[in-house]
Amino acid sequence: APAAVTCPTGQVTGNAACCALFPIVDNLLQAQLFDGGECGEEAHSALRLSFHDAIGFSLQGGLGGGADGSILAFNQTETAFSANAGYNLPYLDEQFPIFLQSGLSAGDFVHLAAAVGTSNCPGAPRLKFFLGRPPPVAPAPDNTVPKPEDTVDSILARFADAGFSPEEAIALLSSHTVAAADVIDVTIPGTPFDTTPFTFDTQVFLEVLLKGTLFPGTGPHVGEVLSPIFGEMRLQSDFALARDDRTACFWQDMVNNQEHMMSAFATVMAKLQVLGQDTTQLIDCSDVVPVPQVLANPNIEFPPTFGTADLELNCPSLTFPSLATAAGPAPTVLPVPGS
Ligand code: HEM
Ligand SMILES: [Ca+2]
Repeated sequence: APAAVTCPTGQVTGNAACCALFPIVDNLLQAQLFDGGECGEEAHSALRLSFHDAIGFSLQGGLGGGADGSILAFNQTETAFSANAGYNLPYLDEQFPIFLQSGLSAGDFVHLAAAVGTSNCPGAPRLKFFLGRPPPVAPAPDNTVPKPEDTVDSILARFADAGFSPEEAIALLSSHTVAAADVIDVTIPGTPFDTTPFTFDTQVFLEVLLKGTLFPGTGPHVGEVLSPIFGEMRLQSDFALARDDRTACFWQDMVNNQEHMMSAFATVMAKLQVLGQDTTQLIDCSDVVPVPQVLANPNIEFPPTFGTADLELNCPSLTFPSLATAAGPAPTVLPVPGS
């Protein structure tokens, strides 16, 4: 490995080629795009965008270039796809001028922004970043991104076609711990998927296993199923994957297992973020990614009023962890403020 170098900005990195990234991380991403380093709407969107960009790839060929930034460079085309609803306007409009200022290729920008945005969420693993993706050649075709109304068969088939096992698909869905929906029910934008949308904890894996009883807005809408908690959105896809014979144990194994979730998510994101790229041509600049805050207490609890009786489990081979119930009245989750 090359010796560590001290950059003109004072930061230390393993490769001088990475020095140019520190001002981009500090001044463009953290200060501007992420409002001073928040795990807010823009950080969530940056993470989601890395998925929608990379998944436009097939092991069989014939689809897009994977983690190449095509979703940003050709945003007029790709954001017209229905699965990409929810960012076309606010987030890409915000990211695009910052991307142009950065001087990075679209792929490097999308995947650096995802790694840095995720680092703002306490409890997240520190994601890797590799520099040097060439500019994208063409937009990805439509229908590469799974939709919440898709069947488990179709979702797992799409992940497999892109090179991901069912276990890796569930690891990727850890991302829904820092997530909210704007377009599933447009009457309630920013409706989170768990009670802690600013914390990268395992709460989402627990809450999706609770019996659903209500719709947070005017539901049911396409891709939406009953939620257990006021102000919380449940995707049909998360619901089904948490209960399907092929994935229920991978899902349940994440509950109250912060270390396992962090390492599984970091590993699968490292794969996702270079999908379709020639990694021999990329430089490891992971040391430019900020170190996320560690959770002081990674143990989760049932939300107030919930307990074991509310669980819908389908993994007989795993013992469900023993969890306390948080004190207080039945919760209402507040929306994530928009950009
Ligand atoms: C089965 C696969 C998946 C489906 C069906 C799915 C579906 C969705 C939907 C419908 C939304 C809300 C959109 C809206 O109404 O605004 C969403 C949000 C989100 N998704 Fe996924 N998703 C999947 C996998 C992933 C993966 C693999 C990642 C990242 C690794 C990811 C990251 C996110 C994030 C961070 C958000 C929140 C965005 C925000 O709050 O602005 N998702 N997802
Ligand atoms: Ca959370």
